Amino acid sequence: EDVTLSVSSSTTFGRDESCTRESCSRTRRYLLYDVNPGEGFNLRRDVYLRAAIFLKHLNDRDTKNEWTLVLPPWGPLYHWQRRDIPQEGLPWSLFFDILSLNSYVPVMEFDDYLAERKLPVIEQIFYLLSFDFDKIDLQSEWLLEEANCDEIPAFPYVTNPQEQHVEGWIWGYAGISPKKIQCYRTLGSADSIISRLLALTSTKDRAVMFERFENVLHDHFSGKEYWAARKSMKFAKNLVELAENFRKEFLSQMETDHEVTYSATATNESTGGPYICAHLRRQDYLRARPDEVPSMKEAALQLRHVFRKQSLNTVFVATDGTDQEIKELKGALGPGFNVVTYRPPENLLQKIKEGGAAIVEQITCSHSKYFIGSYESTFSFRIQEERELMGFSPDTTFNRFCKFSHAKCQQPTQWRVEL
Ligand SMILES: C[C@@H]1O[C@H](OP(=O)(O)OP(=O)(O)OC[C@H]2O[C@@H](n3cnc4c(=O)[nH]c(N)nc43)[C@H](O)[C@@H]2O)[C@@H](O)[C@H](O)[C@@H]1O
Repeated sequence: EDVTLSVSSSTTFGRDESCTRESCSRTRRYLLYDVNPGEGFNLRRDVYLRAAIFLKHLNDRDTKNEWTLVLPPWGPLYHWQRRDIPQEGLPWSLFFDILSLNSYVPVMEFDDYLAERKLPVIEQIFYLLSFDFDKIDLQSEWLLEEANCDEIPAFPYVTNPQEQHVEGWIWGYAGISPKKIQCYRTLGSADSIISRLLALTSTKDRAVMFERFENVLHDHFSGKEYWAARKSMKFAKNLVELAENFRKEFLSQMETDHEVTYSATATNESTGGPYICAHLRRQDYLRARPDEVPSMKEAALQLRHVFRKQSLNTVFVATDGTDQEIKELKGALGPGFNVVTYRPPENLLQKIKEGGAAIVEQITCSHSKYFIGSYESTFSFRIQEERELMGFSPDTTFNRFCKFSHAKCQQPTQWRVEL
């Protein structure tokens, strides 16, 4: 196996074929990560940004190594409930524009990583845990403490002492044997925690994986760096096209909607298509946020108010709710209002998967004249970010549904774009 970066890989984008004198002498290393299995797609997108921003700065200052971020295959995810659609070990290219991700930081798919390494190997895994907040000084900027993996309830890895490797689920791939695993309790940003753990490795540990990366915080949340990384997280072109055709066919775009471009600066001038988008998060949210999720009747009342204010009568509903819930919403809104949902034909759904269909809904919401989302849902947050990047006025973006029985109903924080 080549230890130095003498030949650049054909599977990694954004890298010159001939390396510079400096990068030739740097060891090619790989940073892998994963997230708590129960977490949803849009929370995972946020964790990606934490890893990408960290890795970019790591490459800027690490003179010995050149790091590539290996993208964790998607699925199975708790929220993708169609068992008849293969939704395990999916590549990022199904959902995102890989070239665009690579314009910010070097990334590669896990399959490409395996092809490049030739051996199915990960030299070191760090399993990250949070601290028990009652037992620590929360004023500390960062905290790191080694933990005994054997004492972690339901720990998903087993070390096989004879074979000297670790056994566990690696995105459903067979035959991958990590060599070593260590557990750490952490509190702090990616830079303060991951840099310190990487310092414990040697350049022979070419691939270092961080399990439960959601336990480290952002180095730069909502600053210039955050938005630069966020901007590179473009959706796959075919999904953008599907959403465009859907809007043309069912939501009659206005002329001004064509001005909406992803690269626009924050001008507050985008107007969007002539419809409201409502993100109504249901299912596990009804249990997880019982004081914040409105009934369909309550949602309808709030929508009627928005219709009046915006002089509109069409709502696109993005939801993980049931057909029965949509029916209830329509009934509660009464005649005179159009309720549009995105339900792709079966053969298309098999191709783009539930994740792709949800993205088409998100894109449709980012192009609406007015958006109203669900309390603290990362699905809604990602739409709000997209609208910020597209230059919508914040009043049309940072809105949420309320539950009337709950007295306190604060509107979302306005995380404004900084470019
Ligand atoms: C209760 C918590 O909620 C957190 O979810 P939250 O931030 O809303 O958002 P996500 O992390 O994206 O997870 C919710 C998932 O539910 C589906 N989903 C939600 N809303 C819609 C929608 O409008 N249309 C479609 N097609 N699908 C939707 C979709 O698979 C999405 O990724 C989770 O990350 C946590 O794991 C936990 O479940």
